[in-house]
Amino acid sequence: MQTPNEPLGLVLQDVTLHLDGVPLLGIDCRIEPGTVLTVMGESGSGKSSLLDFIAGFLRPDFKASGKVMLDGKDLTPLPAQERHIGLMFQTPLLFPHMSVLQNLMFAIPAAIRKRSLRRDMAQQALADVGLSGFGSRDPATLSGGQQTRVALMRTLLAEPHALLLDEPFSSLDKARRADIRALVFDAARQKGLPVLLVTHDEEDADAAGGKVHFLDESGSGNGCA
Ligand SMILES: Nc1ncnc2c1ncn2[C@@H]1O[C@H](COP(=O)(O)OP(=O)(O)OP(=O)(O)O)[C@@H](O)[C@H]1O
Repeated sequence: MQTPNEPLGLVLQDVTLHLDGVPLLGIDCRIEPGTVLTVMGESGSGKSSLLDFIAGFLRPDFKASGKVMLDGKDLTPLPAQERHIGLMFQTPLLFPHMSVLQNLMFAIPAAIRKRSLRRDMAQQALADVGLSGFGSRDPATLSGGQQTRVALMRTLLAEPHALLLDEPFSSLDKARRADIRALVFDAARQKGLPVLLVTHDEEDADAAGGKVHFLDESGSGNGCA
C-alpha cells in the first residue's frame, strides 16, 4: 500500500549487487512517472543484472541488498509475476507456438474479457508498428526487427506499471529505430510509466530525454543525484 508521503515512480533505494562476493554495482535513484532513466556503462558492469534484480529474477550467484519501490510499494519481497513490470530484451522471445496476433492477445490482462476487444487491441498494436497484416504469421517467419516491434507492443499491451528496456532497439534500422523508440517513450509518458533503459547508444539516450547514469569500472555511477 502506498502511504501519502511516499514518492511515485520507481525507486532504487541503496541497491547493491555482489557477484560471487565481489561488489558489482551500487545505485540509489528515483525514476519519476513518465520519465526515462538511461543506464550506460561498460560491458559486464552489471546493467542487465540490475534489471534482473528489479524484475525479481536475479540469479542465485548474486547477492543483492537495498529496496525496489514502485509507486510507494516495496516490491523487493514479491515474486516476479506480482511486480507488474514490463521487460524488453535485445532478443524478442515471442512464443513460437502462437501466431503473432495470439502473442499480442495473450499479453492483454485477463480483466479485459471480450475477445473481439482483445483482438482489436492487438490489431491496433500491430498497425502502430507498421505490421498490419502480419497477425496470422508464425513469429519465426518475421525478421529480427519485426519480431522486436511485436515484442515491444506485447510488453506495452500487458499494461505494466514500469518498463525495463535492455537494448531493445538494437535490431532496428536507423529510421525505424527512431520511430519505434518515440512510440515507446510517448506511450510511457502518456501512461505515466517510469522507464529504465539500458543502452550503449547515445542517440537512444538523447531520445529518452531523461537522466543518464554512467556506471564506471568500480560499479559506482553518476547521474542519479
Ligand atoms: N549467466 C551468467 N553466469 C555467470 N555470470 C554471469 C552470467 N551472466 C552475467 N554474468 C556476469 O555478471 C556480470 C554482470 O553481467 P551483466 O550482463 O549484468 O553486465 P552488462 O553491464 O549488462 O553487460 P553487457 O553490456 O555486456 O550486456 C559480468 O561479470 C558477467 O560475466
